[in-house]
Amino acid sequence: MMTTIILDFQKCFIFIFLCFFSLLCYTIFFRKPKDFPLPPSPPSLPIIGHLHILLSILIHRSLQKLSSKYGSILYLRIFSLPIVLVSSASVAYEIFRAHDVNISSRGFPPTEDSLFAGSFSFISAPNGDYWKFMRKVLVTNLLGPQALKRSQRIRADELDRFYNNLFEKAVNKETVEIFEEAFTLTNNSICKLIMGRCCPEEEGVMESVKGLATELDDLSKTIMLANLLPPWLQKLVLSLFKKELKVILNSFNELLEKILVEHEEKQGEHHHDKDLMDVLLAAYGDENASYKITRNHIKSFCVDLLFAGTTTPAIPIPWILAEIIKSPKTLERLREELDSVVGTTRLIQETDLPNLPYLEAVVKEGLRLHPPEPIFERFSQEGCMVGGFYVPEKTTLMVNAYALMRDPNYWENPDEFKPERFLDTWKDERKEQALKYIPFGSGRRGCPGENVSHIFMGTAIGVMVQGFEWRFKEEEINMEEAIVGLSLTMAHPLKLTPIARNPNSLILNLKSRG
Ligand code: HEM
Repeated sequence: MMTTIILDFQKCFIFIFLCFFSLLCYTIFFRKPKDFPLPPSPPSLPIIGHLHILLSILIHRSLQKLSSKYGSILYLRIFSLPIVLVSSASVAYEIFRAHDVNISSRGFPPTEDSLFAGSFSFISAPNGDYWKFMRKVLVTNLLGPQALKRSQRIRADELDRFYNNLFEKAVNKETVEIFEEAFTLTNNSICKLIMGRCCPEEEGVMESVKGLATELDDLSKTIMLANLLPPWLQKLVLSLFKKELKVILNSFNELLEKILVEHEEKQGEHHHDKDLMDVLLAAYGDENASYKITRNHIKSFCVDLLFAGTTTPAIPIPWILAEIIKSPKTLERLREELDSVVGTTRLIQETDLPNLPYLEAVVKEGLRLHPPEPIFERFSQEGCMVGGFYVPEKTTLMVNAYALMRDPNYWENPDEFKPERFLDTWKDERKEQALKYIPFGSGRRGCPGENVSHIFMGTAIGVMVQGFEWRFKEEEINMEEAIVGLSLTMAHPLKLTPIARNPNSLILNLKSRG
C-alpha cells in the first residue's frame, strides 16, 4: 500500500514537473510576441479614441499627466489608428538601443509632391538609400565637426552683428525681444551656410526665409496631427490648409529656384567658399553619384533644413536667459567663469566653448526644462517587445521628451533649474540603462544639428551675459508655456532692456577683429 502511494506521488511529481517545463519551453521558444499584452490604455472616448487629448493646447503636459497616472508606456488610439506613447528614460533606452533600426522612420505618409513633408522630403523619408545619401551630405558638408570648423568665420561675423545690435539698443535704451534677436542670429547663419554665396543682405533673402520658416512652423502641428488620422479624415483636414501650404511652398520654390540658378551661373568660377547648394548641385550633375538626386530633392532638402534649423535653436535662448535672470547665483557663477576664461577685453568666441563647462551646463539645463521639440515621432516597421509589452508593426511612437526629462524617478527636483546637476554628478547613462536626456532625440534619426545648436546657444547666451545687464518692466518674468506649431515657446515673449556692462573695451576688440 505504502509503495503504491509513493509511486503515485513520484508520477504526480514528474507530471507536474513536465507541465512546468513545457510551459517554460513554450514561453521561451514558441510564444509569439503577439501573445504578450499591448501597453496599458487609458480610458478613451467612443469612436475618436484619444484624439481629444492630442488636440489639447499644451499637448506635452496633457500627455505627461496621462503617463504619470497610467504608466510610462501607453497604448493610445485615434479612431482605429494605434499610437504608443513613450514617457520614461528606461523605455526610451530600450527603444533607441534595442530597436533603433526598426523605428528609424517617421512614417509620415507624403503630402503629395509638395516640397515640405512630401515625397522628396528628407525629414519624413524612410530609412533607405535617399535618406542615407542626404544624411552623409549633411554631416560631411554642413553639420559635422570638420564642416563646422570650416564655417567658423560665418558664425563669428553673425555673432558680432548680434552683439552690435544689442549694444545699439542699449545705447538707445530700447527694449529687445530676445527671441527675435536670437532668430536673426540663427536664421542668417543657417542661410549663409546653406546658400551664402548668393544671399546678399540687401536683397532681403534672409528676411524672406525668416517669414516663410515661421509660417511653415505654424502649419507643422496641423500636418503632424493630420498624419495621425485615418486617410479619409487626413485628406479632409489637409484640404482645409492646402491653399495656405501651397502659397508658402510656392514662395519657397520661387526663392530657392532663383538661388539655384545663380549658383549654376557661377559654378564655373573658381572660389573656395563652397556652400551646401554648391555641393548639392555637384551631386545633381554627377552621373556616378551613389544616389541620383533631382532638382526637387535639392529644394525640398533646403526647405527641411530652413524649417528645422532656423527657429528651433533660437527658441531655447529666451528660456535660458530668463532662467539665468531668475537665478542670481547662476548669473554670478556664469559671469565669474566668463570673466576668468574669456576676460573682459574681448567677446566670447565659439572656440572658447570647450573651456566653459558651467555655460554648457546652463544651456543643457535650459534645454532639459524647455525642449523646443517636446514631442517627436517615430514609426515601428515591425512588431517588437518594449518594457514587457507588445508594440505592433506600423505603429506611430510618440516620444514625450518633456515628460521624460522631468521624470522624478531619474531627476532630483525635476522642475528646478539647477545647472550644477550637469557638472560632476552627471551619470553615465549607459550604466544606468536609461536615456534621460533627449532634447535632440536619439539613434540614427537623432538631430544632426546638435553641435551647431550648442554653438548658437552657448555663444548667444555667453554674449548676453558677458556684455549686458538686463532690466525688465514687470515684477517678475512670466514663464508660462505655449505651443506654437510643434515648438514649446514662451507664452509671453521675453522683452528686456540691455545695459552695456563694459562697452568700450568689447567694442574696440570687435573693431580690431573686423
Ligand atoms: C536646439 C536646437 C534643436 C533641437 C532641440 C532639435 C531637436 C530635434 C529633434 C527632437 C529631432 C527628432 C530626433 C529623433 O527623431 O530622434 C530633430 C531632427 C532633425 N533636426 Fe533638429 N533640433 C535642433 C536644431 C537643428 C538644427 C540647427 C538643424 C539643421 C541645421 C536641425 C536639423 C534636423 C533634421 C534635418 C532632423 C531630421 C533628421 C533625420 O530625420 O534624419 N535641427 N531635431
